[in-house]
Amino acid sequence: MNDAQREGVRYLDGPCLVLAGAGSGKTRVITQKIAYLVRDCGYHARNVAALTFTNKAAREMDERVRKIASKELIKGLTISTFHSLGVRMLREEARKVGLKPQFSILDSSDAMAIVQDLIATTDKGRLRQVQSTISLWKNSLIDPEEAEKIAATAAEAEAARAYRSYNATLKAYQAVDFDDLIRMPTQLLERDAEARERWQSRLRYLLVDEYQDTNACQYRLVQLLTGVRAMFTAVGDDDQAIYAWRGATVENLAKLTTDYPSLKVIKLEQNYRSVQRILAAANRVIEKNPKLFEKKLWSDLGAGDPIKIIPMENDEAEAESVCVRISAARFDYQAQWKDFAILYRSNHQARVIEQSLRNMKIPYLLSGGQSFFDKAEIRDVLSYLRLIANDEDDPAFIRAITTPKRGVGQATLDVLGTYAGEREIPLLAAVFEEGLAQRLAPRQLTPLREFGEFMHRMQWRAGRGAANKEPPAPAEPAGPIISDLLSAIGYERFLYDSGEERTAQTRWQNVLELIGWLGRKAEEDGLSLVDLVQHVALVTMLEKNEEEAPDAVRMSTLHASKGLEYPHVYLVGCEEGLMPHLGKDDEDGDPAKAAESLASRVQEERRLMYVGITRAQRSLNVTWCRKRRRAREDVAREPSRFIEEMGLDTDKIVDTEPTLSPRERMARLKGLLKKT
Ligand SMILES: Nc1ncnc2c1ncn2[C@@H]1O[C@H](COP(=O)(O)OP(=O)(O)OP(=O)(O)O)[C@@H](O)[C@H]1O
Ligand SMILES: [Mg+2]
Repeated sequence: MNDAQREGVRYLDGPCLVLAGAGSGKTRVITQKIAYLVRDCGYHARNVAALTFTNKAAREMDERVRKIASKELIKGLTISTFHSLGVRMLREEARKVGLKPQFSILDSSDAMAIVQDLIATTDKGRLRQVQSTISLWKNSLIDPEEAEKIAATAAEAEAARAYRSYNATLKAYQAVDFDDLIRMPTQLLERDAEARERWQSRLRYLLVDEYQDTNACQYRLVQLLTGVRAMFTAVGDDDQAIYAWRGATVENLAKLTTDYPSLKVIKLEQNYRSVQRILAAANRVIEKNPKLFEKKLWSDLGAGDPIKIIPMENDEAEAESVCVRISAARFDYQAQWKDFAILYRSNHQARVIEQSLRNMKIPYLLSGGQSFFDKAEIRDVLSYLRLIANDEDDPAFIRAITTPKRGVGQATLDVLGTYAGEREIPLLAAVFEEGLAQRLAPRQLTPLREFGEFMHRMQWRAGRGAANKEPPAPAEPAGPIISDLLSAIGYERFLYDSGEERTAQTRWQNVLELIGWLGRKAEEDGLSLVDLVQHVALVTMLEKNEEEAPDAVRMSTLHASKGLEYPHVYLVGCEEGLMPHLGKDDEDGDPAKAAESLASRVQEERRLMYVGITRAQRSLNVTWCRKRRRAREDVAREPSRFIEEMGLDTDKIVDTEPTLSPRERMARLKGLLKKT
């Protein structure tokens, strides 16, 4: 460690902020400081917590700490995301915030389904808008009453009304959404001195990575957790703030200096990650943004290879070219697959690249994208299976009973949710209660009961007995139950009714793939449907954890790559409209406001570009396409303004190599395969 880093690690006289550019060893200060606290300063690991933003970053930090501190020393240490700390706090404090300890957590698509029922529209864009407005309010600790007061436009007024019912609905379902995981503990600590003191004495030292991306709520939570003692270290880089769209605010860095007059600010200037050419390009790009804090960065890792700027004909050529180049570079640099990363702005860019990687049999690992188990159709089908296995899975009940629609409206679900909440029973059980029947009209009750009976029949076939029925017969094999279930609910027809034919086809294929996989699994391992569901939950979890680190090319969105580093980086799709991706202009008509919002969006995209460039250690390749397919048309594209901003006068290599013909490509590939 250099002197500045050491100072950051050793400083314990009060709050400390390490403010420095990419790759300067900020995260390293955190991991070293954890070791220092538990090894040299007598802190109990259970009194120390380090917070980051993604599971991946948390895991990475955990690995780094394990390398420098012994197992016994770090027993009980908390290294987690803000969200998982929130879950832990809520589980322990559930009763104080009016929840059962086994409350469920809705992910954003479950939450979207609720919003959809509250707002009478099929306009997906509008629904997303409402959902994100509610989310921004939650993250700024604005409650529905206040939101109604401050709503300035008709759209915001609509969102504010939806916000109130949305919260009521969640409460009725004994469920929370992602934002609640941080908002509710924060509000609890705010009003409950006993809980506040308990948590403060439990977490005696707090470390926060990527501080520039905290939102108002997270800022407040850290403040409440650390109290007047203010024993914390935050590290961050205002130039890497890329979550403004989710309510994060860089001002939190400046706010720290005013909220804590005794704040110790430490700056780091040496970059240990990237060769000079890469660092210089990154610095030149970020210079174009207004500065919040003065920062310098230098590297003594040598000039390194020239950065390559590679124009391509279209996105397919781009994908192929990147794959061919990676194969060649793997040989040239004597590198492994896992030393390469392909980074892109939007998830939809991944598909073509995945196709090429598969064609060329290059192993790859996709992160930050939508996994198979997150696809809507898979989640639909799994919601039925989850409910077969577990009566109490209320979010699964809600998803299943509303997909496909079977004439159960929001009003009915509200009554059901409230009734089940009062009686403290699961929704599925509530359906059959006389007390519920008295609150509903027969036309509301009938579809509920039909659904309940249908689910009970399925449970019965799966070997589960219902309370009021005879003991279950032996379980039928899972395969036929699932097929019968899908035809009974008309799921294939539902897919074709709700989307265009091609998408429906792909989605139905995905469902068939799932059934096939489940069927094989059931047969091979002799699993019942109930076992299977648990198995799937485990697989889903494992997939989300990506525990193993196989030798494979990394594919990631720029956002998900934050904090990570790779020897060789391919930054693809660097075109105007994609990178920067500027979205639609504001529609409120005020030109001055529109210009201001455009400027701030460009700045946020520039920071994202800076994040992308600074992931690279040894080599950087930037590609853009002259044409890109959108919907069914080829659209002409211009190179990203950021390419010019990188200012690559001397090392600018405009690669003129034409797209290879298939025959040339095969010849070249064969040559490469021979070499490796
Ligand atoms: N003093 C040091 N000596 C040698 N290597 C170092 C030193 N400090 C950090 N490094 C290495 O430099 C790289 C970047 O460090 P780190 O990830 O901590 O930077 P960071 O400031 O957190 O970057 P980012 O802003 O991208 O999150 C890592 O590989 C780390 O191991
Ligand atoms: Mg870091």
